[in-house]
Parts: sequence; structure tokens; C-alpha cells
Amino acid sequence: MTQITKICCIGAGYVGGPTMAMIAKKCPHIKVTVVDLNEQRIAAWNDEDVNKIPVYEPGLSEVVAEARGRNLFFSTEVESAIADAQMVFISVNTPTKTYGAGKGQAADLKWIELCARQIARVAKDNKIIVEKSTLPVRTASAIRDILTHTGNGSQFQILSNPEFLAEGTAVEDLDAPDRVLIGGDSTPEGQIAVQALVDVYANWIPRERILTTNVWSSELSKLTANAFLAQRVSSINSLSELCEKTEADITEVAKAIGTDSRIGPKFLKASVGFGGSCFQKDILNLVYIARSYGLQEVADYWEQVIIMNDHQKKRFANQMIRDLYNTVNGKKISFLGWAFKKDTNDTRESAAIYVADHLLYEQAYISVYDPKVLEDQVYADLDYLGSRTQEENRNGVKVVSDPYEACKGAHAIAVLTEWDEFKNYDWQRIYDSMLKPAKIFDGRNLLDTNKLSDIGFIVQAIGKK
Ligand SMILES: NC(=O)C1=CN([C@@H]2O[C@H](COP(=O)(O)OP(=O)(O)OC[C@H]3O[C@@H](n4cnc5c(N)ncnc54)[C@H](O)[C@@H]3O)[C@@H](O)[C@H]2O)C=CC1
Ligand SMILES: O=C(O)[C@H]1O[C@H](OP(=O)(O)OP(=O)(O)OC[C@H]2O[C@@H](n3ccc(=O)[nH]c3=O)[C@H](O)[C@@H]2O)[C@H](O)[C@@H](O)[C@@H]1O
Repeated sequence: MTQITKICCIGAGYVGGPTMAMIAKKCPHIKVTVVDLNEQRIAAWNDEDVNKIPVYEPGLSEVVAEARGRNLFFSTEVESAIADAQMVFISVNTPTKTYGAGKGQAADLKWIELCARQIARVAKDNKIIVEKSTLPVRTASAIRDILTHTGNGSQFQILSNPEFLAEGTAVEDLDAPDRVLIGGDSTPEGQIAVQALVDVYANWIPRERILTTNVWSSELSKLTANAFLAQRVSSINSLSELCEKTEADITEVAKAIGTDSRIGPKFLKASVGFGGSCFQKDILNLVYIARSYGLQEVADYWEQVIIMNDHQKKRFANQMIRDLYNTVNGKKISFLGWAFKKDTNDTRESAAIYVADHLLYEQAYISVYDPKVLEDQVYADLDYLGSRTQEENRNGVKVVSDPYEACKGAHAIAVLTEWDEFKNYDWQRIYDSMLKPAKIFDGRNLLDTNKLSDIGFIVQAIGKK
């Protein structure tokens, strides 16, 4: 049996950082080194002030503080960390391709291949390679191809161990996951590698929650889990539009169906649309894979989840324009929230970006407040769209650090993220400072509509009349 005492993780992002911090915390006998090419990111992980680590997650700084310097290390010395480790996790980004074949759908595996080649170059002994990144089914065979041609006789086992944590709850998800999934080869060597990784997780996770499968099932289960979750959001969002036409209330409908134990209550919150770095990219990837096998109906079925989500974001922005007398030209609109969900500073694919873009086309003036997202990030998100010049984005959007300032003099407020603090604002004070009629578009069904209406606000929530 291989007793793992040295782990390296390539990629110190939203997954690599928290995941490895938890392994290090729970397994003080294992030396865990997280490496990244991004020097700034590594410097931030090593910041003396543990509150300045680059990923904001409730409880994460405490986990890092406990293990960092003891058996958790962050470094840019990629090669030596790989060479030293018995087990190498690959946790690099796998975004949607922006060029060439599969552009806009397939996963870009450039960084995965680079990692495999780097491992092949520096490894001098046998290693277990763990796919932590989300990958298209059958990627392990490409990694194996690269690794088996090193020519130095080292043996590699490839495992798939997808991550299911959600941002904002990463620490609790890692501490007590519903399950850990490990896919490996059925050969004796493959099973020894699977067992070695099972033993790592078994330090804190009950054995019955550690599932083992073949590699392909594991790779495909990750895409499938995200597709099912996103599908629930698109399903409830599609019905929110019908609720708005029929005086049914989406919160009541969600509760009514969610109490059926076969359906379950989670992931039925209607919203302005799902965001985050993964749902869209993973479903597009699934669609691409299905098409590449000639499975048109399968591809079309899942693509509809994305089409519905795009529709929901557009619908929200259009409703704002319509309710603001068909023009937002020169009107100040306050955005409460920019992150794709609460309790994270991550803004990737956030619905707020697309709603802002839509309103900027209509020449609105947007004032953004988010408790955790920095000004530069908001501009970077808008610049990345390429819809207008950097100067135009900075003229059209101001980022402020005070929510009352964001709302002062506004025609309307849009709630784009469900941050808890929004519920406790002095809404009378906000109302008094706004232009009248003062409108609120609650894209998260977060606020107390009755209370706001009593103050004088005109409130439009999702899936409610
Ligand atoms: N963000 C999330 O909540 C989740 C993400 N995933 C998956 O995990 C993977 C990583 O996602 P994130 O951590 O969000 O990405 P990220 O972009 O935050 O982090 C990836 C890191 O890898 C580094 N990197 C890329 N190539 C490298 C190389 N050759 N050598 C060293 N470092 C390299 C980048 O500099 C970056 O810091 C993706 O496949 C994603 O789909 C899975 C579950 C949850
Ligand atoms: O592969 C990934 O990256 C991860 O993707 C999601 O996690 P995450 O995107 O971090 O956050 P979620 O809680 O899933 O929320 C995703 C989006 O859906 C929205 N959402 C979620 C639930 C809901 O009922 N309604 C709704 O609009 C959220 O606001 C957010 O914009 C999955 O939940 C994780 O299991 C997975 O590991």
C-alpha cells in the first residue's frame, strides 16, 4: 500500500487553494504544496495577514492559518514540488475555448496538457496523478498518453477526483461533503492508487461517503452533477416567467413542489439567472461532447438550460427598462451586488455583468456596491465583454464602497446578489434619498416586499406579480 506523505497541487485557485488547505488541516502527517505560475496569487496566499488570501470564503482564513507553514505551503517552484510529490493534483482552469474548433463550447484543455507535459518532464519516480479540474469524459486517456511517453520508466496512475464544493460554502462542503468521488483503473495498480487517495480522505470523511468508480464514470459524473443543478435553476426560472403572467407566486410554487421528497427543496430559488465559472462552461462542454458523438437530441436537451438562463438575464434587464418608462438613458441605476452569489468575491459569469451590459447599451448610468468585489474587478468584467471601450465602461459605471451612496439619487435599485446585509439596510433612508417613483427590481427575491411597499417603493421581484 502506498502511504501518501507528500502531495503537490498544480493550481492555487478557488478549488486548489481551499481543497488543499482542508487536506492539510485534516492530515497533519501529509506535506501539501500548492503551486501556481501566478506569482501574485501565491504571494497573496502567503500574505502574513491571513485575511488577505486571494479567495474569500467564510472560515477559509482560519483553516489556512492553522496549517500554513506547518504542512501547507504555497509556492511558485512548480517543478521541484512536482518532483518531490507522490501524488500530484491538477487543479488548473479549464475554461470554454475562445478560438478554433469547438470555440464557445468545448473545454480548453491547453493548461491540462501543459501540466501533463511538465509532470512528464520532471518526474523521476512513480506518481499518482489526480484530475481535480473538471474535465471532459475521456481526458484521462490523453493525460496517460503524454505521461507514458516520458521514456524514463516512471509509472503513472491517473485518477479522476472531481470537486463538488460550491463557492461561499467551500469550507463546510470540504469539511463534510455529501460524497467524495474517485475514479480509477480496474487494474491492480489502478486500485492501489484509488486506495491511496481513499486513505487520504478517510482521515476525516466516513468511508461510505467515498465513492469509487471507473475513471470515465467519475469524469462524466462531474459534468452531469453541474448540468442537473443548473437545470433545476433554469426550470424554476422558466416557470417564474409564467408566474408573472398568471398571479401564481414562484416562491409558493417552489415550496409546494419541493416538499415532495422526490423533488426536494434545494436549488429551487428563482433568480436573475445562474452565474459562476462552471455551470455554463460545463453544460456547454457536455453539449459539445454529445454533438461530437452525433447525439443531437441529447445536445439540444442540455443546451436549453443555457438558452433559458440567457433569456432570464435579458428578461430581467428588459423588464427594468420597460418599467422605467421604456428608457434608462442617463438614469442612475443602483446595483446591489456584483458577485455571482453571496459569500464569495468571485464574479465569473455573474448575471450582474450581463444585466449591466444590457443597460449600458441603453445608456444608463450604473452605480455598483458589492461588499466583497473590488472596483478593478467590476471594470475587468465589463472590459472583458468587449462591448465598448474601457473609457466608456468607466464613464457609465461607478463602483462605490457605501450602499447608501450607491442608491442616492437613483431611479431604481437592482438586487443582483443575495448578500444578507442587504436585508438589514435602513430602507426608509434609502427611499428618502432616491428619485420618485422609487423602484426596486429584486433579482434574488431577497427583500421584504411588503415592508418596502409600505415605505413607498414599487417592487418587482422574480416570479411574482
Ligand atoms: N470554482 C469552483 O467553485 C469550482 C471549480 N471546479 C473546477 O476546478 C478547476 C479549477 O477551477 P478554479 O480553481 O475556479 O480556477 P482558477 O482560475 O481560480 O485557478 C486555476 C489556477 O491554475 C493556475 N495554472 C494554470 N495553469 C498552470 C500551470 N501550468 N502551472 C501552474 N499553475 C497553473 C492559474 O494561474 C490559476 O491560478 C476548473 O476545472 C473548474 O471547472 C470544480 C469545482 C468547483
Ligand atoms: O463545479 C463547480 O464549479 C461548482 O458549481 C456549483 O457551485 P457554485 O457555482 O460555486 O455555486 P452554486 O451554489 O451552485 O450557485 C451557482 C449559481 O446558481 C444560482 N442559483 C443557485 C441555486 C438556486 O436555487 N438558484 C440560483 O439562482 C446562484 O445564485 C449562482 O449564481 C455547484 O453547486 C458545485 O457543486 C460545483 O462544484
